[in-house]
Amino acid sequence: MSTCLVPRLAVVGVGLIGGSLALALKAAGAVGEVVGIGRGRANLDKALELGVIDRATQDLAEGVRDADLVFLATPVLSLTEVAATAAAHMKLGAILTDGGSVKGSVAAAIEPLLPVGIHFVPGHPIAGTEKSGAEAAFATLYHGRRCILTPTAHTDIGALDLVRRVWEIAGSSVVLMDVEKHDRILAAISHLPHMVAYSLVNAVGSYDRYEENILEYSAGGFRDFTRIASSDPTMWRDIALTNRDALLEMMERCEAFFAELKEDVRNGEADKLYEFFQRSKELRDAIVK
Ligand SMILES: NC(=O)c1ccc[n+]([C@@H]2O[C@H](COP(=O)([O-])OP(=O)(O)OC[C@H]3O[C@@H](n4cnc5c(N)ncnc54)[C@H](O)[C@@H]3O)[C@@H](O)[C@H]2O)c1
Ligand SMILES: O=C(O)C(=O)CC1(C(=O)O)C=CC(O)C=C1
Repeated sequence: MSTCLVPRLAVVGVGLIGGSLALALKAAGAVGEVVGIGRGRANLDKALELGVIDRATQDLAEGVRDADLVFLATPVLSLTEVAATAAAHMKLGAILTDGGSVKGSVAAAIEPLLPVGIHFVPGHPIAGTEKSGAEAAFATLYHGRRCILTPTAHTDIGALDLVRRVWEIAGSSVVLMDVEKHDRILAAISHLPHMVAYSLVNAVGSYDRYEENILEYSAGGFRDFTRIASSDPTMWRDIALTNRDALLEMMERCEAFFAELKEDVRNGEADKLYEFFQRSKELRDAIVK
């Protein structure tokens, strides 16, 4: 009999997030077998070849049947349907968790669908890159990062404890938070920056005064700032649709600051511009040392 924390892990969506958790748990010896479940055969074959998973199937029901822990790592809008099918075929006492970037809509939709005896722990690792698919996964993605778990009044304490230990073994520090706070904070520190980066690339990339592509001239400033605009469009479409209110609030806040900046540029307000840039530098320097 296996003594590892998770004898059988099923990962639904073997991409950056699901694949990296599998690799982290394998590296720590915390998992027995990892079953990868996905829609595309090519990505599953790549995951097998890279040792991210031990077994692959495109049949969700079959893949989750014997799992002790099922980790859902598909785009946010697919999570409810995937959770409903998975939960209907999981064994009694098994734990379902997810890594979706928006929590309010997910937890509210999934909890009522769960059969008795299946425990759900909503989660979100605050770590990632702009890359997707099994090839993008790596074992140290979660090292030194936070993972937010958003238990509800119905969350089983034992299941919460196991999912907490899973993320700690993967290298993260776990923070518990209510879903509303989670979605507002993420709208500010993650979803807004992606919207700004996507807008910036579109604004500059569609500038056609010259016949050549001016993006080719871009150096560190543009490229560092817009790395995240290379992220997966499906993932970000789903986030924008499911965290709409919190995201709109932050987009309006950003517009107000941009409007102030525009006025100060227009009016040649040297002192105000200096203060604006200085305040921003101090705020950022305090988190990135
Ligand atoms: N990328 C990040 O930086 C990041 C960080 C934290 C959380 N997340 C969240 O994690 C989840 C996965 O993101 P990712 O970056 O790993 O994406 P990814 O594209 O690398 O992997 C997702 C995988 O799920 C598969 N898939 C999509 N729909 C499916 C379905 N219905 N059934 C089975 N498989 C399906 C895709 O084919 C893909 O292989 C998303 O909910 C995302 O919001 C992403
Ligand atoms: O580093 C990146 O590329 C990311 O976009 C990761 C990032 C973010 O920091 O905004 C993106 C989405 C998440 O749900 C969590 C983390």
